Amino acid sequence: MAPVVSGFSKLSKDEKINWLVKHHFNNDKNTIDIIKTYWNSDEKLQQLHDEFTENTISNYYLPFSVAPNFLINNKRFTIPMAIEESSVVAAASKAAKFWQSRGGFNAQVLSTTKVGQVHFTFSGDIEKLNIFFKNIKSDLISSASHITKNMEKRGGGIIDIELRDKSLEIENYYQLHCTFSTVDAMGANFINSCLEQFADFLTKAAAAYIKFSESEKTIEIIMSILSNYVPECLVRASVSCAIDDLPSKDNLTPLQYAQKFVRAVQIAEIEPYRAVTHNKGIMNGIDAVVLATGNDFRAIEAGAHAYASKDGKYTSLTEAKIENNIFHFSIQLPLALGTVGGLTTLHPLVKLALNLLGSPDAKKLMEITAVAGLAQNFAAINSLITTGIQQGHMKMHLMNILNQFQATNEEKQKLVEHFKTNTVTHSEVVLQIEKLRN
Ligand SMILES: CC(C)(COP(=O)([O-])OP(=O)([O-])OC[C@H]1O[C@@H](n2cnc3c(N)ncnc32)[C@H](O)[C@@H]1OP(=O)([O-])[O-])[C@@H](O)C(=O)NCCC(=O)NCCSC(=O)C[C@@](C)(O)CC(=O)[O-]
Ligand SMILES: NC(=O)C1=CN([C@@H]2O[C@H](COP(=O)(O)OP(=O)(O)OC[C@H]3O[C@@H](n4cnc5c(N)ncnc54)[C@H](O)[C@@H]3O)[C@@H](O)[C@H]2O)C=CC1
Repeated sequence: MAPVVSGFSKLSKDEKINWLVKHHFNNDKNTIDIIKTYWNSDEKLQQLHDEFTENTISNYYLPFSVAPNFLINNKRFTIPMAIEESSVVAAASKAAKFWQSRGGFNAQVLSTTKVGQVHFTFSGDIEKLNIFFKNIKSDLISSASHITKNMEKRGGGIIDIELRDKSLEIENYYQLHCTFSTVDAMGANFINSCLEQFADFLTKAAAAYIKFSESEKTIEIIMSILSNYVPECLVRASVSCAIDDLPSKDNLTPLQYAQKFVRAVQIAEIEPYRAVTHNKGIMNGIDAVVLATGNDFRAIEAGAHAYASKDGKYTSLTEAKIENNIFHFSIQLPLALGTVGGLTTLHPLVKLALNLLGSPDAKKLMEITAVAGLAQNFAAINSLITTGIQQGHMKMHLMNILNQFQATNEEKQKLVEHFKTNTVTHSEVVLQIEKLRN
């Protein structure tokens, strides 16, 4: 067991690596080589990456891929995707290609409101607290004017602050429920700065409010933090086409295909076990764009899954229906994305990704990202209701299995050729490698 270490954060990068290798890898030189192999030879670039987080010892690569042929609101995009899982990029590309000849994707942002809350306790007369809040509300808002000044010039800022009584759920618990527009920033730091200012103002104003008793004057701030649940920061994307323009595959007529597709989505609507996997497939596309564009995928994941359960039961983020011989497929979800702030202007590949998308504003990025999620879900369901998921997925995963067995280029070539007409399973690939080698 490694010893407790104090002051680890203060060590240099080399000292941290030496500590790690001494206490966890028995001074294995190969471990140091692996860590250093991933360093960038450009020292300035490496330093930039080192400084993104703390205790950085190396870089962790993810493939940076692109999916072409996305027609979104009549404009063509090649979408950057950073993801480790095989077949996701291929699936997105396949769906993009399919829909680009059927009118493409429509997408629109429905709302962009972000939320933050000051959680506090107050013990005393609720009516007095309400009157106090009404009296101080405009000063509370203007107390943050030094923080909001520039955001207001961009068209954003504080939208509103409400006092919410939660004392039936937790004794003496109240909130300042605050809404914001953060324009092209995800806004976490902006919102948190405003909230901490509100908390400070609230405490001081309460202490000075002459109508409060001594105990009422001591409001206790529990915490001030933005919410990643943003059901009013919504985007919708959709596709539609005549039933006859759908594939006729695996003995399915286009109508049967559409009906089976709609049924698959309905199952995800009513069955949480299926809905979670269905939405995981959607997030394959969304997370990949979120990561490539330097956004916070944890925030997006948390918000999307909370939205999927907003009516009390976890359900599908997409909907499918047939109406008047037209097949409709759509997604609606919250996406609090930024095209400024965070890593967006720091990471060279993120900058490249945003340039590739034509330097979108946050709303445009919300539309593109929602489309990637819809495309991904379309491709997955298309496979699930026809060939099954394994055929296409394992075709893409083949290279990973071959690499696990350190296949040479020649072996890879032979086996890729072999599996063009044979089903890929892990055991079958192993068998074929063994056959080649014996
Ligand atoms: C994998 C495919 C696309 C193969 O599909 P296919 O029909 O065998 O592909 P194809 O070789 O006929 O090529 C058609 C197009 O697909 C794309 N494509 C095809 N191959 C590549 C490639 N190597 N690199 C880049 N793009 C590729 C590309 O757009 C290509 O057009 P082209 O470029 O030739 O003009 C298909 O089977 C598919 O869409 N499968 C779904 C895969 C999927 O959803 N993967 C996610 C991982 S599984 C999971 O995590 C979630 C899940 C599935 O459980 C969610 C759920 O349950 O809902
Ligand atoms: N719970 C959460 O999700 C939390 C997330 N974070 C992190 O915060 C970061 C995002 O915070 P941000 O405040 O967005 O980034 P940020 O702190 O880099 O600020 C972005 C700033 O850019 C400026 N700006 C310039 N042009 C703008 C425009 N057109 N529109 C809007 N602002 C513009 C504004 O001053 C804005 O405040 C992410 O890295 C995220 O991971 C931090 C705390 C909590």
